[in-house]
Amino acid sequence: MLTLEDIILAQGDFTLRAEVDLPSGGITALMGASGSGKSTLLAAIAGFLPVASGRMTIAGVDVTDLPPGDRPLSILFQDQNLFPHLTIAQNVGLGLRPDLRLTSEQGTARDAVLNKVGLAGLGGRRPAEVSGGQQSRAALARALLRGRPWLLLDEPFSALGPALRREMLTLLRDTARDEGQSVLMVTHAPEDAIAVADRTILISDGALEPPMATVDLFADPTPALRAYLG
Ligand SMILES: Nc1ncnc2c1ncn2[C@@H]1O[C@H](COP(=O)(O)OP(=O)(O)OP(=O)(O)O)[C@@H](O)[C@H]1O
Repeated sequence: MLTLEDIILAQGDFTLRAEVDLPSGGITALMGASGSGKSTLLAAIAGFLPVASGRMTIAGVDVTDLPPGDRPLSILFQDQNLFPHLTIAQNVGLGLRPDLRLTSEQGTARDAVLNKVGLAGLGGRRPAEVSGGQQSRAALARALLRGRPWLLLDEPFSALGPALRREMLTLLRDTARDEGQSVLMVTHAPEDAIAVADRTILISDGALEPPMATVDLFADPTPALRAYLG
Protein backbone atom coordinates (compact mmCIF):
# COMPACT_ATOMS: atom_id res chain seq x y z
CA MET A 1 0.00 0.00 0.00
CA LEU A 2 1.18 3.49 -0.87
CA THR A 3 -0.52 6.02 1.37
CA LEU A 4 -0.61 9.78 1.02
CA GLU A 5 -2.01 11.42 4.14
CA ASP A 6 -3.01 15.08 4.04
CA ILE A 7 -0.27 15.76 1.52
CA ILE A 8 0.09 19.26 0.15
CA LEU A 9 2.54 19.90 -2.69
CA ALA A 10 3.58 23.34 -3.86
CA GLN A 11 5.41 24.48 -7.00
CA GLY A 12 5.44 28.27 -7.26
CA ASP A 13 1.82 29.32 -6.90
CA PHE A 14 0.55 25.86 -7.84
CA THR A 15 -0.70 23.59 -5.05
CA LEU A 16 -1.95 20.02 -5.11
CA ARG A 17 -3.72 18.16 -2.30
CA ALA A 18 -3.32 14.38 -2.14
CA GLU A 19 -5.09 11.95 0.14
CA VAL A 20 -5.08 8.39 -1.14
CA ASP A 21 -4.60 4.72 -0.24
CA LEU A 22 -3.18 3.01 -3.28
CA PRO A 23 -3.14 -0.80 -3.02
CA SER A 24 0.02 -2.53 -4.16
CA GLY A 25 -0.03 -4.83 -7.17
CA GLY A 26 -1.09 -4.12 -10.71
CA ILE A 27 -1.00 -0.90 -12.66
CA THR A 28 -2.57 2.41 -11.64
CA ALA A 29 -2.94 5.12 -14.28
CA LEU A 30 -2.65 8.75 -13.21
CA MET A 31 -4.55 11.09 -15.50
CA GLY A 32 -5.46 14.75 -15.56
CA ALA A 33 -5.26 17.86 -17.70
CA SER A 34 -1.94 19.35 -18.69
CA GLY A 35 -0.58 21.26 -15.70
CA SER A 36 -2.84 19.47 -13.22
CA GLY A 37 0.15 18.17 -11.27
CA LYS A 38 0.81 14.61 -12.44
CA SER A 39 4.59 15.02 -12.76
CA THR A 40 4.67 17.01 -9.53
CA LEU A 41 2.96 14.16 -7.68
CA LEU A 42 5.36 11.56 -9.09
CA ALA A 43 8.37 13.73 -8.24
CA ALA A 44 7.12 14.06 -4.66
CA ILE A 45 6.50 10.33 -4.27
CA ALA A 46 9.99 9.66 -5.67
CA GLY A 47 11.49 12.13 -3.19
CA PHE A 48 12.69 14.78 -5.66
CA LEU A 49 10.19 17.36 -4.40
CA PRO A 50 9.76 17.85 -0.64
CA VAL A 51 6.15 17.93 0.53
CA ALA A 52 4.83 21.18 1.98
CA SER A 53 2.93 19.14 4.55
CA GLY A 54 1.51 15.68 5.18
CA ARG A 55 2.86 12.17 5.43
CA MET A 56 3.69 9.47 2.92
CA THR A 57 4.07 5.77 3.70
CA ILE A 58 4.94 2.77 1.57
CA ALA A 59 4.13 -0.66 3.02
CA GLY A 60 3.62 1.05 6.36
CA VAL A 61 7.06 2.72 6.41
CA ASP A 62 7.15 6.50 6.63
CA VAL A 63 9.13 7.67 3.57
CA THR A 64 8.18 11.36 3.75
CA ASP A 65 11.73 12.50 4.53
CA LEU A 66 13.73 9.71 2.89
CA PRO A 67 16.11 10.64 0.06
CA PRO A 68 15.09 9.29 -3.40
CA GLY A 69 17.62 6.43 -3.43
CA ASP A 70 16.35 5.05 -0.11
CA ARG A 71 12.72 4.81 -1.23
CA PRO A 72 11.40 1.41 -2.33
CA LEU A 73 10.76 2.58 -5.88
CA SER A 74 12.22 3.37 -9.28
CA ILE A 75 11.10 6.21 -11.53
CA LEU A 76 11.25 6.35 -15.29
CA PHE A 77 10.91 9.63 -17.16
CA GLN A 78 9.85 10.39 -20.70
CA ASP A 79 13.38 11.13 -21.93
CA GLN A 80 14.56 7.70 -20.73
CA ASN A 81 17.80 9.03 -19.21
CA LEU A 82 20.12 6.67 -21.02
CA PHE A 83 23.78 7.70 -21.01
CA PRO A 84 24.88 8.09 -24.64
CA HIS A 85 28.51 7.07 -24.04
CA LEU A 86 27.59 3.80 -22.31
CA THR A 87 26.40 0.63 -24.04
CA ILE A 88 22.85 -0.63 -23.60
CA ALA A 89 24.13 -3.38 -21.26
CA GLN A 90 26.04 -0.82 -19.17
CA ASN A 91 23.05 1.51 -19.04
CA VAL A 92 20.92 -1.37 -17.79
CA GLY A 93 23.64 -2.51 -15.37
CA LEU A 94 23.52 0.91 -13.70
CA GLY A 95 20.26 -0.28 -12.18
CA LEU A 96 22.30 -2.58 -9.98
CA ARG A 97 25.62 -0.76 -9.51
CA PRO A 98 26.41 2.86 -10.32
CA ASP A 99 30.12 1.92 -10.64
CA LEU A 100 29.19 -0.86 -13.12
CA ARG A 101 31.30 -3.44 -11.28
CA LEU A 102 28.71 -6.16 -11.55
CA THR A 103 29.37 -9.55 -9.99
CA SER A 104 28.88 -12.49 -12.33
CA GLU A 105 25.50 -13.12 -10.68
CA GLN A 106 24.48 -9.52 -11.30
CA GLY A 107 25.69 -9.83 -14.91
CA THR A 108 23.47 -12.86 -15.31
CA ALA A 109 20.50 -11.00 -13.85
CA ARG A 110 21.15 -8.08 -16.22
CA ASP A 111 21.32 -10.40 -19.23
CA ALA A 112 18.09 -12.09 -18.16
CA VAL A 113 16.30 -8.72 -18.04
CA LEU A 114 17.76 -7.70 -21.42
CA ASN A 115 16.45 -10.96 -22.78
CA LYS A 116 13.06 -10.43 -21.21
CA VAL A 117 12.59 -7.03 -22.87
CA GLY A 118 13.75 -8.34 -26.24
CA LEU A 119 17.22 -6.79 -26.28
CA ALA A 120 19.29 -9.98 -26.28
CA GLY A 121 22.26 -9.45 -28.58
CA LEU A 122 22.00 -5.65 -28.54
CA GLY A 123 23.73 -5.07 -25.18
CA GLY A 124 26.99 -4.02 -26.82
CA ARG A 125 25.45 -1.13 -28.76
CA ARG A 126 25.18 2.47 -27.63
CA PRO A 127 21.74 4.11 -27.38
CA ALA A 128 22.27 5.99 -30.66
CA GLU A 129 22.76 2.65 -32.40
CA VAL A 130 19.34 1.24 -31.49
CA SER A 131 15.80 2.37 -32.28
CA GLY A 132 13.61 4.59 -30.08
CA GLY A 133 11.57 1.58 -29.05
CA GLN A 134 14.71 -0.33 -28.11
CA GLN A 135 15.88 2.65 -26.03
CA SER A 136 12.54 2.54 -24.21
CA ARG A 137 13.03 -1.17 -23.59
CA ALA A 138 16.51 -0.53 -22.18
CA ALA A 139 15.24 2.16 -19.81
CA LEU A 140 12.45 -0.14 -18.66
CA ALA A 141 14.96 -2.99 -18.25
CA ARG A 142 17.11 -0.84 -15.97
CA ALA A 143 14.12 0.08 -13.82
CA LEU A 144 12.98 -3.57 -13.65
CA LEU A 145 16.47 -4.76 -12.76
CA ARG A 146 16.51 -2.57 -9.67
CA GLY A 147 13.69 -4.77 -8.40
CA ARG A 148 12.12 -2.07 -6.24
CA PRO A 149 8.54 -2.75 -5.14
CA TRP A 150 7.11 0.34 -6.89
CA LEU A 151 7.72 1.59 -10.39
CA LEU A 152 6.71 5.17 -11.22
CA LEU A 153 6.46 6.05 -14.90
CA ASP A 154 6.07 9.60 -16.18
CA GLU A 155 4.78 9.13 -19.73
CA PRO A 156 7.78 6.98 -20.61
CA PHE A 157 6.42 5.77 -23.94
CA SER A 158 4.65 8.89 -25.18
CA ALA A 159 7.26 9.55 -27.89
CA LEU A 160 6.54 6.16 -29.47
CA GLY A 161 3.97 5.45 -32.16
CA PRO A 162 0.70 3.76 -31.17
CA ALA A 163 1.71 0.18 -32.07
CA LEU A 164 5.05 0.36 -30.26
CA ARG A 165 3.48 2.12 -27.29
CA ARG A 166 0.93 -0.63 -26.98
CA GLU A 167 3.68 -3.23 -27.20
CA MET A 168 5.67 -1.49 -24.43
CA LEU A 169 2.59 -1.24 -22.22
CA THR A 170 1.93 -4.94 -22.62
CA LEU A 171 5.57 -5.68 -21.82
CA LEU A 172 5.32 -3.44 -18.76
CA ARG A 173 2.15 -5.14 -17.56
CA ASP A 174 3.55 -8.64 -18.01
CA THR A 175 6.97 -7.99 -16.51
CA ALA A 176 5.60 -6.00 -13.56
CA ARG A 177 3.21 -8.86 -12.85
CA ASP A 178 5.99 -11.46 -13.10
CA GLU A 179 8.32 -9.42 -10.86
CA GLY A 180 5.53 -8.51 -8.42
CA GLN A 181 6.08 -4.78 -8.91
CA SER A 182 3.36 -2.16 -8.43
CA VAL A 183 3.17 0.47 -11.14
CA LEU A 184 1.95 4.07 -11.00
CA MET A 185 1.91 5.47 -14.53
CA VAL A 186 1.16 8.94 -15.81
CA THR A 187 -0.65 8.89 -19.13
CA HIS A 188 -2.62 11.31 -21.27
CA ALA A 189 -4.15 8.56 -23.33
CA PRO A 190 -7.41 6.99 -22.11
CA GLU A 191 -6.75 4.02 -24.41
CA ASP A 192 -3.49 3.30 -22.53
CA ALA A 193 -5.29 3.32 -19.19
CA ILE A 194 -8.06 1.12 -20.57
CA ALA A 195 -5.53 -1.29 -22.11
CA VAL A 196 -3.39 -1.98 -19.04
CA ALA A 197 -4.43 -0.10 -15.89
CA ASP A 198 -6.33 -1.99 -13.21
CA ARG A 199 -7.30 1.31 -11.64
CA THR A 200 -7.16 4.97 -12.52
CA ILE A 201 -6.70 8.12 -10.45
CA LEU A 202 -7.78 11.42 -11.90
CA ILE A 203 -6.36 14.77 -10.77
CA SER A 204 -8.94 17.50 -10.92
CA ASP A 205 -9.27 20.95 -9.34
CA GLY A 206 -6.02 20.67 -7.42
CA ALA A 207 -6.77 17.34 -5.77
CA LEU A 208 -6.77 13.59 -6.42
CA GLU A 209 -10.01 11.74 -6.99
CA PRO A 210 -10.13 8.33 -5.25
CA PRO A 211 -8.71 5.47 -7.36
CA MET A 212 -11.41 3.66 -9.34
CA ALA A 213 -11.38 0.42 -11.32
CA THR A 214 -10.54 1.63 -14.84
CA VAL A 215 -13.37 -0.35 -16.45
CA ASP A 216 -15.95 1.13 -14.06
CA LEU A 217 -14.60 4.66 -14.43
CA PHE A 218 -14.76 4.63 -18.22
CA ALA A 219 -18.10 2.79 -18.28
CA ASP A 220 -19.61 5.51 -16.11
CA PRO A 221 -17.26 8.56 -16.16
CA THR A 222 -17.19 10.92 -13.17
CA PRO A 223 -17.81 14.61 -13.99
CA ALA A 224 -14.03 15.19 -13.77
CA LEU A 225 -13.33 12.46 -16.32
CA ARG A 226 -16.07 13.78 -18.58
CA ALA A 227 -14.49 17.23 -18.42
CA TYR A 228 -11.06 15.74 -19.17
CA LEU A 229 -12.32 13.74 -22.13
CA GLY A 230 -14.13 16.84 -23.46
N1 LIG B 1 9.68 24.28 -11.02
C1 LIG B 1 8.47 24.83 -11.05
N2 LIG B 1 8.25 26.08 -10.54
C2 LIG B 1 7.04 26.63 -10.53
N3 LIG B 1 5.92 26.02 -11.01
C3 LIG B 1 6.08 24.79 -11.52
C4 LIG B 1 7.34 24.13 -11.57
N4 LIG B 1 7.16 22.92 -12.13
C5 LIG B 1 5.86 22.82 -12.43
N5 LIG B 1 5.20 23.94 -12.07
C6 LIG B 1 3.76 24.20 -12.20
O1 LIG B 1 3.11 23.19 -11.45
C7 LIG B 1 1.91 22.80 -12.12
C8 LIG B 1 1.89 21.29 -12.30
O2 LIG B 1 2.88 20.91 -13.23
P1 LIG B 1 3.11 19.40 -13.65
O3 LIG B 1 4.29 19.36 -14.54
O4 LIG B 1 3.12 18.56 -12.43
O5 LIG B 1 1.76 19.09 -14.47
P2 LIG B 1 1.40 17.81 -15.34
O6 LIG B 1 0.01 17.42 -14.95
O7 LIG B 1 2.46 16.78 -15.22
O8 LIG B 1 1.39 18.46 -16.78
P3 LIG B 1 1.66 17.84 -18.24
O9 LIG B 1 0.55 16.87 -18.49
O10 LIG B 1 1.57 19.03 -19.13
O11 LIG B 1 3.03 17.21 -18.22
C9 LIG B 1 1.86 23.57 -13.43
O12 LIG B 1 0.98 24.65 -13.25
C10 LIG B 1 3.27 24.04 -13.62
O13 LIG B 1 3.30 25.24 -14.31
